[in-house]
Amino acid sequence: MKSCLPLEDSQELLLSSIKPLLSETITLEEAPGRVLAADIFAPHDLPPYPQAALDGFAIPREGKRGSPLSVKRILGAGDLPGHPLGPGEAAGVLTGGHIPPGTAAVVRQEDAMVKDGILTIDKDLTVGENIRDQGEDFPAGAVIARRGTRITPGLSAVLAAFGFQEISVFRRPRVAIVNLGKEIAPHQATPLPGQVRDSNGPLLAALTRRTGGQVVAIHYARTKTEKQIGELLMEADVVLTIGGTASGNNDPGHHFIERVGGRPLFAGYQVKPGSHTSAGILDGRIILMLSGNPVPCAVGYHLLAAPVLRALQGLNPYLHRIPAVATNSFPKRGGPRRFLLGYALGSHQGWRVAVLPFQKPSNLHSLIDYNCLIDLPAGHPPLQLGDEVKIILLENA
Ligand SMILES: Nc1nc2c(c(=O)[nH]1)N[C@H]1C(S)=C(S)[C@@H](COP(=O)(O)OP(=O)(O)OC[C@H]3O[C@@H](n4cnc5c(N)ncnc54)[C@H](O)[C@@H]3O)O[C@H]1N2
Ligand code: MOO
Repeated sequence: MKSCLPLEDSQELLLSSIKPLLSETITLEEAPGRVLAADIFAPHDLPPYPQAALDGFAIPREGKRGSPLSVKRILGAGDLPGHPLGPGEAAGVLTGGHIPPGTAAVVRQEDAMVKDGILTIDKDLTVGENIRDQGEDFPAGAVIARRGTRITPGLSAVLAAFGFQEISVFRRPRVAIVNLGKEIAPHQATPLPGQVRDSNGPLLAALTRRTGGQVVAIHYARTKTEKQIGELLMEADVVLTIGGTASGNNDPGHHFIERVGGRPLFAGYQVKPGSHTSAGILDGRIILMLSGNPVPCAVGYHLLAAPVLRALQGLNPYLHRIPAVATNSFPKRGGPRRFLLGYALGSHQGWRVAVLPFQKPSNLHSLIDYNCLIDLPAGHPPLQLGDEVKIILLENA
């Protein structure tokens, strides 16, 4: 087993142990947030026929400024055009509606005058003006989206426009959360003396769902034996344990991976907070042992668990790491690579980031607003207002 790896090495070790989950078929309503398991191509042209881009009149090639045309029909919403435009004929058309065959352009109603069924145009038009071409949005056969694309609300609108009813997506990773601390009680319970309400369980559950995973259980070592927990883990693709990471042999978490029949992958990584975080594998399931303190628990989730959950869904495991200017300071210096919880805001001057106040591994406070991790290199000096730092923007933040 490897000990105290650099962050990237621990991430690569985890990712080298997994491949995307199998696919399943879901309805369009269930699709946003899921990840395509196959490329999707346009089954036909969109628009499927030439359309008017404006409310106005379809005019033939000979229609010119000042020359009168006879308006023989007005097409309403959903009306089919039927026969082509005859010589000297114009037809009333609506935005997005059919235009009759033989239409050279559409004149908008503000540029036209109709009196006693005779249209006079107030403007010169070029051929094709104000006509949406058939297939201009998507020609038949064009790529709509590739395998491994997260389905956005916008993509689901495109899929709806083509009438896709069933969509092949990667299965959502099933995540089990296991509290190893004997003092930890479910948050719904009134804690007895000595007990602590579980806040990391709900934190990890919410983060898991935001990354696209599903939470199959939150277990408590207080009420279950390791053997029972080991059996329950079989229903999960990923297991996140909480607590018992810090003091080696003395901690309940130290031998957890072996005791449930798993193989350790690494013990500790070169990241603060949460340098005691470790990982193992059990029949292809990743087990991540996160810190009991809330801030390193969250940081460990974003740096290790989220890339695993994204890779299991066929997504790029990593998020954008971008420069930002610090809007406040942080006094600590030195030590291993450090991640701080930050609040980042894009502005016309680029990204700016604030270190969230009350930031200490055991404090919950900075969890409220964070939307990024501030990545300070090993041995960094104290952070000063105006310093440029690298930040990792978190999903949907
Ligand atoms: N002798 C040493 N002690 C500690 C060290 C060390 O190196 N040597 N490291 C400290 C650092 S740094 C951290 S971070 C913590 C890591 O703690 P553990 O991961 O071992 O977690 P626990 O000791 O089980 O719990 C820590 C703290 O968090 C509370 N906790 C645990 N689970 C939950 C939960 N689900 N919801 C809310 N709070 C939870 C627990 O009650 C403790 O207060 O270790 C330091 N100690
Ligand atoms: O892991 Mo502890 O600070 O490193 O919170």
